[in-house]
Amino acid sequence: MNMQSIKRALISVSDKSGVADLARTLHSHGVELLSTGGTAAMLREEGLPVTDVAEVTGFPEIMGGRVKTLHPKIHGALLGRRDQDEAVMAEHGIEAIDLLVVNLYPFERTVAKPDCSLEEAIENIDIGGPAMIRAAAKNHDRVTVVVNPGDYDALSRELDAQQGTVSAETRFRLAIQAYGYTARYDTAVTAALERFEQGDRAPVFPNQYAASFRKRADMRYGENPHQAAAFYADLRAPAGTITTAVQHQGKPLSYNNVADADAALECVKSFEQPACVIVKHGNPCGVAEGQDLVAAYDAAFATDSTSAFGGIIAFNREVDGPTAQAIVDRQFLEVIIAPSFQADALEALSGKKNVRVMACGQWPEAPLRQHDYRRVAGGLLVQDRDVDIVSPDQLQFPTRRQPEAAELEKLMFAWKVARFVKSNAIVYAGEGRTLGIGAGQMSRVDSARIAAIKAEQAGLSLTGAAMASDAFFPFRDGIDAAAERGVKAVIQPGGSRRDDEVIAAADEHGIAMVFTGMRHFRH
Ligand SMILES: NC(=O)c1ncn([C@@H]2O[C@H](COP(=O)(O)O)[C@@H](O)[C@H]2O)c1NC=O
Repeated sequence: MNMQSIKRALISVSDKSGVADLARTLHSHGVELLSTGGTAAMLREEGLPVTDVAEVTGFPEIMGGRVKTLHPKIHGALLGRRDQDEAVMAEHGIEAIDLLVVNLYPFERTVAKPDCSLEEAIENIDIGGPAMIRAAAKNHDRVTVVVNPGDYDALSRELDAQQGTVSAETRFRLAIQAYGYTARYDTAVTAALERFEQGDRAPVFPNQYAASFRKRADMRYGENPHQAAAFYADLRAPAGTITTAVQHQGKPLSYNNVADADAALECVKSFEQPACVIVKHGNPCGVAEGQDLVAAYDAAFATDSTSAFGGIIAFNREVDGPTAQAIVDRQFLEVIIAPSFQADALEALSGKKNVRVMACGQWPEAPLRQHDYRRVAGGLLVQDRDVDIVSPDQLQFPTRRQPEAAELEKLMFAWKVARFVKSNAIVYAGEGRTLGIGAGQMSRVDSARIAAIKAEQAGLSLTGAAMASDAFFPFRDGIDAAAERGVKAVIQPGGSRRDDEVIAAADEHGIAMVFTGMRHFRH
């Protein structure tokens, strides 16, 4: 194994956390420490002996830090091949640097400030840091490069265990990480500068789309066993998501578990009262609000108890013991996800040791505005997430009969659920609960028919129910069929060429119809 002894290290970091401990380890192995202005001052305060880079280069830091390390005495020291460049290094008084510890100006944090000017953004583009990182990573056969404070401990342990040397494997792994780091940095710079160029228009779709995600886990397989898969996290994944959720127990999450738990959790966030969403194959099969979570779960389960088998269950409140017990007593489930779990809930669930119990923490009130991606052969579709939901004052009431207050509540409930049902989506709802859900059919009438069959199978009456449709009714037949089933109120986007015909049908049946002006296709 090609071990590299560390004799001289250059440390230049903006995020100074943990670096003093690493420097102490290096010092204990007799490593000479070189450093730039602020980092050197901090290390001296920690009582460590440091040589200023300016002393090595014979050149002061100038232009307010724009030029500090950009010098052949530094870059030659990082790039020099010990076995073939020794003569030229000696000729120019270049002494090799074996370890580079750098992290860059906090560009992303700077541009995230709402009042950040272009000038401020530009001053925060690190030039010397990336140049050194790339040089050291290129020469990883001789040089170790560390860009992530999370790697300091492991490096210290390796130095301690191997008498101040670093293995070829570690150097190669760190070099790969280093190139990823500078690539992400430049991606962030590109995106921010494009934003300045385009003004405040959102969303921003850069000319070159280079997203960065960090691997959370390799998975046993993907959607099917013959597909390999891994789960990646946004670099700044927020709390209250499947990505940042902590697993209390159970088997590792599968690819389909993650997708379904995400659908269930994002749906349950739509509700203010205690609520439960049960998802199967990406679609809610039962959704309900209740006085408490047990009541919500009971009603959600009762919508379609057959489909709930092996389902993914999400709650919008801390899960208590009685709720967990009710689930355990009644059904087989794959995943349960909620902001948190009381101790007796965890106790109740521990009897089903394969069930994945995911605590996601509390989510922020504001919806998560991100890009959604979908691969197509040879390309990528990018769009805003569908997070907007119509507010009651944006509704239009085109029919003679207006919905009563209780009907309007049922309509809004059904509408919130329809946003998470694959198109064509039809949702029948009663008071704070689904009665039947029809998902993913190629024709809207078929979705309505399936939703009605589901309600019938569950013994739930549609008399007086509300119906939501994720997109407009192109013909009156959907309304006629709904009336036959006893539906009294309908919510849909409106906007069909035949809206007049559809409104006339609703009027004939005494149905109160509401237009949202907003569609929620989900494919
Ligand atoms: N200009 C240079 O030659 C240069 N060399 C290193 N830096 C950066 O300066 C920062 C550390 O500065 P200080 O040690 O003064 O706090 C690091 O983030 C490092 O990436 C530089 N700054 C920006 O380009």
